[in-house]
Amino acid sequence: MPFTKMHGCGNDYIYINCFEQYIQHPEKLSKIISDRHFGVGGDGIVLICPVENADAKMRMFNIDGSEGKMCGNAIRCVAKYVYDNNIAKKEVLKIDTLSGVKTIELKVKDDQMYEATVDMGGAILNPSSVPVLIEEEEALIDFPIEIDGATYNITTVSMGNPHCVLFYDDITSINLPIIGPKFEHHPLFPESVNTEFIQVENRTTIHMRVWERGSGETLACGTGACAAVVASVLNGYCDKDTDITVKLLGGELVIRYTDNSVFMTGPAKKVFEGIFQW
Ligand SMILES: N[C@H](CCC[C@H](N)C(=O)O)C(=O)O
Repeated sequence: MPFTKMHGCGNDYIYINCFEQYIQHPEKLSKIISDRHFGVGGDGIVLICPVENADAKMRMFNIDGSEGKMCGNAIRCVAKYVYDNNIAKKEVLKIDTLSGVKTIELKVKDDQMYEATVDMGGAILNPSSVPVLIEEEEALIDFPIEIDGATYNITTVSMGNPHCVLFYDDITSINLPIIGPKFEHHPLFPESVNTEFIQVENRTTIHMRVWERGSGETLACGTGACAAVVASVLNGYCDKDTDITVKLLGGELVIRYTDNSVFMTGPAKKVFEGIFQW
C-alpha cells in the first residue's frame, strides 16, 4: 500500500491517497502502521478521499484507531498533497472534514515545505456542544473541577473536536503521561478530550504542550493551538484579532481569533514516500 509521510510542526501522519485505493478498515490500519517499531511510525493516518462538495475529503484516525472529527496540522498537509499531486492545482483549496468544509490558502515556500493558512471556522463554547457534561449554559472559563482529589481550572472549547485548556506557570515539568489520561478518560468528557497545557509568555506568545485523545503527547496539535488561543483570550491573557504565536515542542503556529473564525497559519512538510506491506 503506497503512502506519503508528512508532518506539521512534528505532528506526523501517514497519508494515503484514496482517489487511487480503498482502505476497508482504517481504524485497524492506523494501529498497525502508526507503530514506530513494527510499522511506519506516526501519530495516526489520514485518508485523502474524493468528494463532491470540495477538492478532497480528509478522514483522520488517531493511533488507537479512533476517528478525529478535525485535525489542524493534517489539513495543511492534505492541501499540500492535493496541490502537489495535481488533484487540484490551486492555491486556495476546500477540504471537507467531519466538522465541515474548511478553506486553505497555500503559499509555496520551497519544494518540500509549504505554509498554509486555514479558516478553522468558529470556536464552539457551549459546554453541551464541546461536549462536556456540566450543567452550565455559559462557556466553561477557568472552571474548577476535581480529579483524584486535585482541583483543576479548565476552559473548554470545541474546534470541531473537543479541547480542555489549563494554564500553568511552568509546563516543562508536567508529567503528561500521568495527568493526560485523567482528562482523556474522564466521564465529564463523553467523547473523550484533547488536553492543552499552556504557559503564557506575553500577550502575543504562549507555549503549549498537548495530550491528544487517541494519540497521547504529540509535538503539536493544530486544533489544540486554536483552542488554546481562544482560551487565552477568554481568560484575558491575549487579545482577539491579533496574531498569537503558539510555541509547541515541534514548531510554531500563528493563530488569530476573530468574531467569525479562528485562523491558523503553519507549515506542511513531506518527509518521504513508501510502500507499506500489511
Ligand atoms: N486527536 C484529535 C485529532 C488530531 C488533532 C490534532 N493532531 C490537530 O492537529 O488538530 C482528536 O481526536 O480530536
